[in-house]
Amino acid sequence: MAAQLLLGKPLAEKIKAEVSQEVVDLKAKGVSPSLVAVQVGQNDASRVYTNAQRKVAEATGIKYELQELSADLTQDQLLEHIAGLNNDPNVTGIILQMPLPPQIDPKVVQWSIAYEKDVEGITPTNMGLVTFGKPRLVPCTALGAFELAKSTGVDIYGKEVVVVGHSDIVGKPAALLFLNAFGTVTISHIATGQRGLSEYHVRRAEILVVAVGVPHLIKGDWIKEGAIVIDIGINATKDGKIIGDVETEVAAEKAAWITPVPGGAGTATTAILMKNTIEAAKWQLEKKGSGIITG
Ligand SMILES: NC(=O)C1=CN([C@@H]2O[C@H](COP(=O)(O)OP(=O)(O)OC[C@H]3O[C@@H](n4cnc5c(N)ncnc54)[C@H](OP(=O)(O)O)[C@@H]3O)[C@@H](O)[C@H]2O)C=CC1
Ligand SMILES: Nc1nc(=O)c2c([nH]1)NC[C@@H]1CN(c3ccc(C(=O)N[C@@H](CCC(=O)O)C(=O)O)cc3)C=[N+]21
Repeated sequence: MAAQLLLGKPLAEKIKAEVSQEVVDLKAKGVSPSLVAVQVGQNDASRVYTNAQRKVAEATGIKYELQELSADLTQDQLLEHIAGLNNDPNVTGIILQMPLPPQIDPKVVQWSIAYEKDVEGITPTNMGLVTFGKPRLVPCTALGAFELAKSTGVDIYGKEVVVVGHSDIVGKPAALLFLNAFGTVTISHIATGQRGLSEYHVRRAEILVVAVGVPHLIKGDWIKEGAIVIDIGINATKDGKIIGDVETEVAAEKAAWITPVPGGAGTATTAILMKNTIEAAKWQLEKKGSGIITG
């Protein structure tokens, strides 16, 4: 295997050490950072994430609560629940776990989260700040992909960056982060795939980020020699393993750097969620003074 493995753990450990110190500093100012995860119904991938959240929150000193609500909850009931968390001064961070049951429109509820408690950066205010290059609370997985790429030491300026997948939570914000760093960004998505053009774009990528959720969608021999490959996909196989969206073993023969699944992007995501929980608590502290959005 020619590629070096781009592991999530070193980045996660560095972030966790910083977060632990920030928790101590905030507590000295009378602020106790706390994260509430809201889970509506059950979901396996979400459980993997909430288990990881509890572990990392406890390790860094952040207060953590998982609130499990019934799958037959109405949208109005969920909105009321979120409003209660928005108004609770003891809650400094809110994450609404996905997916939601079909009777609930995710955007309506996500956008009802107070932007200064929006630790996933999915409200229009926080996504707007990312768009305008003044990020404050940034979608965790997208930021993880960006930080992992940066951690290789490769300069993003002018590089051909291809993002496969355009979801609001991963693909779109990842593309914006690389654009803000002056990457030449192409976003490839379902329509690109339907025209059979995914391979064409992937072959040009010096930095490739894939967030689709289709096991081994990206063939190993499409990878450009020396590329950085960041595989976000989490796909469960029949025999209970987790695999990514990229044919990792074949891709590793050409890439310079490649994230493993598991052990890559997912590990970074949870640490960044805690970093955002600290950032949110700080923002609330600042807002007490001015009420102005500071990017
Ligand atoms: N490691 C981590 O921390 C995280 C991992 N994930 C994983 O990442 C994957 C993607 O998640 P997420 O972005 O939330 O998923 P979504 O399902 O929201 O988005 C997938 C995207 O891929 C696009 N797409 C579908 N098929 C193709 C194709 N053949 N070619 C190109 N694009 C295609 C979709 O387009 P369209 O919608 O228009 O059809 C959509 O934009 C999943 O496996 C998920 O489990 C997610 C979050 C965190
Ligand atoms: N609002 C919302 N935001 C999300 O970001 C979100 C969500 N809902 N629902 C579920 C999916 C899934 N997801 C994962 C995050 C981390 C790991 C993770 O830590 N994975 C480890 C493996 C952990 C293990 O194997 O136990 C790794 O890939 O190395 C996995 C999956 C975030 N998601």
